[in-house]
Amino acid sequence: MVIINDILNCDIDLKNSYVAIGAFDGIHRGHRELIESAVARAKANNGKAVIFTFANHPLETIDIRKAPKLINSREEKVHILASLGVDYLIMQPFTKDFANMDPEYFVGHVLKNIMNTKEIFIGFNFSFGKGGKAKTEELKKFGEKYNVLVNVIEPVKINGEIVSSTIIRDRILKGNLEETNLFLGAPFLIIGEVIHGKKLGRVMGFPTANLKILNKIYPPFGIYGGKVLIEGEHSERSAVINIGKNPTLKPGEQSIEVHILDFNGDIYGKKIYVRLLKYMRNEKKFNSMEELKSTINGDVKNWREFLKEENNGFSS
Ligand SMILES: Cc1cc2nc3c(=O)[nH]c(=O)nc-3n(C[C@H](O)[C@H](O)[C@H](O)COP(=O)(O)O)c2cc1C
Ligand SMILES: Nc1ncnc2c1ncn2[C@@H]1O[C@H](COP(=O)(O)OP(=O)(O)O)[C@@H](O)[C@H]1O
Repeated sequence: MVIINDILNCDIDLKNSYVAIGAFDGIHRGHRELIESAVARAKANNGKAVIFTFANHPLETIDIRKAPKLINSREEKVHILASLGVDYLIMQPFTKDFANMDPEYFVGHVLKNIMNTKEIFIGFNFSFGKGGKAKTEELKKFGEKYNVLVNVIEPVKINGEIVSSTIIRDRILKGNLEETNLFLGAPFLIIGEVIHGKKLGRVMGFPTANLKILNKIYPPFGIYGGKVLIEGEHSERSAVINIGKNPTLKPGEQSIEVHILDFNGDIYGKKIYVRLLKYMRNEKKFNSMEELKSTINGDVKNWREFLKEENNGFSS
């Protein structure tokens, strides 16, 4: 997948493009359907599957007070999109100029002239151009004029609710990891570089790869069961993860701590890709390192047990 950082200043010659357009924060089930449609049509027509998304959330430019904390960092977004079979990823900076672009210019110049777009794929509630006033109907009108087929993807519903980045943010903050992952269509992902901590984990017998907490949405503090891929490896390992304040050994410091099961190695500076699969318990303050140690031991046992049962088909 080739990343294009500004389509208005780019010398890559896009031909025969099938373009999925959206902010795509979280890359949920609705986004996936839209992107899969673009990828399938590109394949069927020997074209290129292109994603047109933004380097920053549009609301950061339009109305900063309404800008949400994001579900994905830029790196996470790129990583997920790369797994969906896309040829080109446009990460357009959503500037004031871009926000004020005339809708007809967007279709006629950006999509048609620059990108050679054959078809676009947008969500049912898509709006674009100056003031976000142009909706799907207007886009279709310009599409006809410039010979760009506009495919509007119907809302994806789960349990009667329309899947959206907004309801997923709500579920994440409420600590409902099950619905978060269901709506995302994939487990909640955290990518980060392993940094140095207080070196107490190894003393306790549970070394933890530490990640920085970034300015984005995380599930509430607590202990989670998950899987982790270490940069350079080809398969995931099981892991127990603490997102929190580490009140027992390092009060006041917030971090994500990943203890990788059946692993021993130096991975400082490496990237790890953590997928949260199950919420296990609250983070607690213990009276001693011994108490903390035996509780973590129990977490590891519980997580192994859960994965074993899942493999045997006893649990979904
Ligand atoms: C699965 C797991 C659960 C943990 N639970 C807690 C907890 O409930 N309370 C707490 O204070 N520390 C907890 N910790 C410990 C801290 O997250 C951290 O690992 C420890 O302070 C060592 O930090 P270091 O990596 O900087 O050496 C847990 C760690 C793991 C791996
Ligand atoms: N099973 C493991 N899980 C996580 N990290 C491990 C493991 N085994 C070895 N390590 C290494 O040890 C480091 C964590 O040890 P720890 O004593 O907790 O140090 P720190 O406080 O710097 O995180 C990790 O960053 C990694 O390089």
